[in-house]
Amino acid sequence: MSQAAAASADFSAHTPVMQQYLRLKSAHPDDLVFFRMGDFYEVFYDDARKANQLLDITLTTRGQSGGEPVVMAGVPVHALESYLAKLIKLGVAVAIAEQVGDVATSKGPVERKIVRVVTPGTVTDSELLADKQDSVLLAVTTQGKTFGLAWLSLTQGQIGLSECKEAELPSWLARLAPAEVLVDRERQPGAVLVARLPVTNRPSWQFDSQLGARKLCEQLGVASLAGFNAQELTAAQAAAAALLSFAEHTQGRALAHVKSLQVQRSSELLDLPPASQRNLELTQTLRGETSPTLLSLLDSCRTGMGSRALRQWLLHPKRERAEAMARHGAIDALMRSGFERLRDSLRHVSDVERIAARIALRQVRPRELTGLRATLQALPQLQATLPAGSPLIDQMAEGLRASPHIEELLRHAIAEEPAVLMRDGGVIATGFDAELDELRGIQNNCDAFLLDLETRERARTAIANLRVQYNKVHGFYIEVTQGQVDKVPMDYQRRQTLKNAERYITPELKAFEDKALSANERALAREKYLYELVIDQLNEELQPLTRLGRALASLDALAALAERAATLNWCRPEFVSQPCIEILGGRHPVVEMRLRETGAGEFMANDCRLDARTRMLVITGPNMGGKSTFMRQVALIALLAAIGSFVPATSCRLGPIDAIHTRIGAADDLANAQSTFMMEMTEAAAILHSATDASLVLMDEIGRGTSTFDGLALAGAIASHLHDKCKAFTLFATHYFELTEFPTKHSQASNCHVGAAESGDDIVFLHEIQPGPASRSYGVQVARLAGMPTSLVRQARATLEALENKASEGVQQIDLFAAPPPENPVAVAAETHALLDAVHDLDPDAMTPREALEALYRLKTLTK
Ligand SMILES: Nc1ncnc2c1ncn2[C@@H]1O[C@H](COP(=O)(O)OP(=O)(O)OP(=O)(O)O)[C@@H](O)[C@H]1O
Repeated sequence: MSQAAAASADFSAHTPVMQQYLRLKSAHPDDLVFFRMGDFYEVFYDDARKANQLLDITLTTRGQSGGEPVVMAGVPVHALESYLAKLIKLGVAVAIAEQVGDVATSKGPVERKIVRVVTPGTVTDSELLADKQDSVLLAVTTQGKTFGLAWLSLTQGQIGLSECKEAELPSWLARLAPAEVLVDRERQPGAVLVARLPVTNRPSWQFDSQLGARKLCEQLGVASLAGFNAQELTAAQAAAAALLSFAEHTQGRALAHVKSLQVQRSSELLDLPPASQRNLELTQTLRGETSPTLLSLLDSCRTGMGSRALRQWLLHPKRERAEAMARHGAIDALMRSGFERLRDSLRHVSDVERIAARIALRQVRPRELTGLRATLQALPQLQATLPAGSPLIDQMAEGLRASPHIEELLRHAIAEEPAVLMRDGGVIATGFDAELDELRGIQNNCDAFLLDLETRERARTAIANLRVQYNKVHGFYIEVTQGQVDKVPMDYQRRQTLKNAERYITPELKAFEDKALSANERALAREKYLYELVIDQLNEELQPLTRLGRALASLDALAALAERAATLNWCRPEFVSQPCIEILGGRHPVVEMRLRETGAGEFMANDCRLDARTRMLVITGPNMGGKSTFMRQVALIALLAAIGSFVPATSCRLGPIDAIHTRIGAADDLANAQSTFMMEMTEAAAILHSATDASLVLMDEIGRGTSTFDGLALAGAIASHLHDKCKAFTLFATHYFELTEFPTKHSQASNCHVGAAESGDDIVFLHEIQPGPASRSYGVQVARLAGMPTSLVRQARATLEALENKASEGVQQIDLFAAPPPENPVAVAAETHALLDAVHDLDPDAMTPREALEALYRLKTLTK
């Protein structure tokens, strides 16, 4: 708290200031209210206690209210952004009450108003936003079984609407990755809670379809939503009502820049469930880091706008392939004509998309406008770098033709190097406004006047070292050293005494001071007024500015994809209408890059051929052999093609794909009380319910979360279902050798394995996908590679041999895929049964090496 403000203010609840505070607070009970008092923002009562905990700022008490001291805490105005950043991260909303009245002329407390509410989903300050990621605000509601979604990125200015079934909601949440979700206080969708997203409760009445339809029409300036194909989406309209009210409420104004609407239907998007996004490590690694991921590899964009566009493309791949093909054409054109000049030009481009939004919200800063001006001036040069031959790039070139008025206005109105903040002045250019120039002239003439006065006064007083000067605290003065003070004339009035000098003012100097200081104040007021006028005029040009931002973002993203394709040697994929996934020389882009960076060897390229005749590959081979990598690379290649990128392969033909489903690995979701096995089965069940004959399904070691027999039986049944019922393109990696029999009974399945070679006791991974089943699993060799004690490995090998001999003598072949199974399906010789039971009871993950060794001895005795 500013000590002066605290001392002067009387903080009982009855004082006008506190009444003003309590009135503002009552309108924002859920937000932390930052109440501007001079150079500080103060927080009171419970807000202060909360701020004390969250921000680690000191609590103080002042005055009394109801017999209790008023608890308060404060943050300095200049440090606001850093405190806001912390609070936003913690998901806390902050209402900012500014002094809007004139301090000098106010009777009683200066007028204060909540000028904006900063929440995680509605931040627009460039300092608080991630450069490369949009901050999305999402509203979700239900109507019967339909979920309505409406979302908005305030800094992008486009509303999205969609409706989906409950089962599809998690995919939407993962795809949109909202910074904040608005939900109906009375009906919170479970999926939002499970996704652990920051939730803001809103009253039920705000989720009203009619209100939503009306608000959307008003916002977009249209009479009906028919033109957007959104008139039937009543659940989404209800969500939009809450979304728009909240966004306006936080900004304290209408959202002038939000002028476009996009309806997205689940059926139009390639389905990428949260598990696929996670397993394929698209934007986050399995450990939750942002690199190395597919996005971190792809994103060589030169601007934040480009990075955001690329992320959006990656998470919203479309089934309809026209857009992706247009992007392939654009990348091709860029690669042929050279993209480096374009990328160099993009380096100097400002974040036009966000600047346009901040103009609309009237938050734009002077330096952002000079950034915009420089961008506009660089556009002709940038345009000259665009290649011919791509309709998509031609379309973007259109978008670059922003209105010439904007550049002209900014060139005339804004100074070459304006101050950072408007309040410091020096923002409006000389020559833009005659009145301002005149006021500034008075200030500038100051120096000449002071010199002239100094010369005259020296002559008049005969004090040779007399000086006329100015400082911010004391204003203008004439300084005379102590030895000369007896020569000072009568009209000199003492202003200040220093150790070695006296400072004086004369009537002439005082008159000049009044004129100069008032000119200064008036100039600043005039500048503020002119700045607002400039913003008004820029607001007239929002549409071309927004279009320009989009065009630059897309160009940057395309140029980055072209650069990646050229640098990493990727090929242009071909889309065909018949069902197939035909990849020759495919690579996993991220693993390949890691191998290159760590010098761990060359990546082995592999082919994948799936079509109407072969829809499933049963993949076997040793651990560490490269099964998961192969499966993931097929999915990544399909996805990259769908977003319009080239792909890491030598050639690639793809039929239509409607979804990428993955069941890979098993991470416990303890927070949601799901065991590893339960997760595995839940995810598999979701896939079996939704996969179609145009889906790509990756199943990695399904069934390993339970006992061998259970797991094997389930894996067999799941493979049958995928093959017979879903008919999906399936890559099925397994350690169950029994499943290599699957293709003999299922005509559209075929075996393949990752190659490995034995060299003495060791194993060499070839990472090559070869036809046919693996001959063995090499588990013991892999354990040896992992550094297991030699005696243990020897023991295990002996046990393995014994087990293999016994098994081949005693166990009847089980038909895993026969249906329905007999009542008592497994008839096993008693001795083998005992052995298998003992193996079954082992839990290798929970064993210490010593326990593993003891278990091996026990198993050995069973075979005697
Ligand atoms: N095609 C390849 N070329 C070169 N190295 C590869 C290739 N595929 C995989 N690798 C390397 O082998 C490692 C293990 O691969 P991966 O995890 O795919 O094996 P896996 O067969 O799925 O193993 P597990 O059955 O234990 O899950 C990778 O981290 C990578 O370093």
